[in-house]
Amino acid sequence: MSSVRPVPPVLVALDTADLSQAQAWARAVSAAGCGLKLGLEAFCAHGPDGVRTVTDAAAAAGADPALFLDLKFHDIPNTVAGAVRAVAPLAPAIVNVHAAGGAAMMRAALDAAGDAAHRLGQPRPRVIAVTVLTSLDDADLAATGVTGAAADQVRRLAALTVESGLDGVVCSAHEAAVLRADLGPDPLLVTPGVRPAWAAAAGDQKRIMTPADARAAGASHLVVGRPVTGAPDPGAAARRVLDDLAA
Ligand SMILES: O=C(O)c1cc(=O)[nH]c(=O)n1[C@@H]1O[C@H](COP(=O)(O)O)[C@@H](O)[C@H]1O
Repeated sequence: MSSVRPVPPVLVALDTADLSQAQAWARAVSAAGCGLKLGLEAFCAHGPDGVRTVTDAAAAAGADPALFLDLKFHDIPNTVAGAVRAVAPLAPAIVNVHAAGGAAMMRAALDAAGDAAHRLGQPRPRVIAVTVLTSLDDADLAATGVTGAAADQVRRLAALTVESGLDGVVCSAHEAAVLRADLGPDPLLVTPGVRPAWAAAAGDQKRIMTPADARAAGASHLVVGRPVTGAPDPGAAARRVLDDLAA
């Protein structure tokens, strides 16, 4: 089987090391129609079994949410390929790497995802690459030795990602319009740093945008975390993000 799983337009970041908290969020937001994103915090605390516990909780509540396993692999190609093979049994709909790892690393991740999915008889995870983290602005990037605008670095890394055959990129919604123009309609543009107008705080995000504006700019999928998980009723907040998109 070489197909890919459909992914709903909003993925909620379940950033916690508390498994019962992650399970409760997963049940609430998947019932609302959102996908789940599990990342380094949950994975480092509980590993693959922890991921299964969270997706199983949503499944037991009657949902079959797509999983974005956000581990942002960044290492030599052989190591990243092995990591992608190692997480394949979790059947993620999306996995990600850092585009700064280079073309050979990205191709190795994609090949490993395809081989593992074929071996397991399941859909291939989409492999996408983080361009420039949404917590970085031009000055932060300059301090790492990358001079010029963050948007220019995003465009370079996004072009390299698509040339390497990957399914799309993670970027700020601020770069979505220019990347759509650069890359055409097909690549996924997954945008974290989304803050609904009703959300209280940007937190550590610097390049933010509302859900409707991100979608209008060309984002295919939005990642939203604390505005939903920090709300008194995360299920209602997830529905509100979906409503904002539809409006
Ligand atoms: O790959 C990601 O998902 C990601 C990339 C990026 O550039 N910025 C970013 O915030 N993220 C993730 O998106 C989520 C954003 O969460 P909130 O800031 O709480 O909405 C977190 O889980 C981050 O790890």
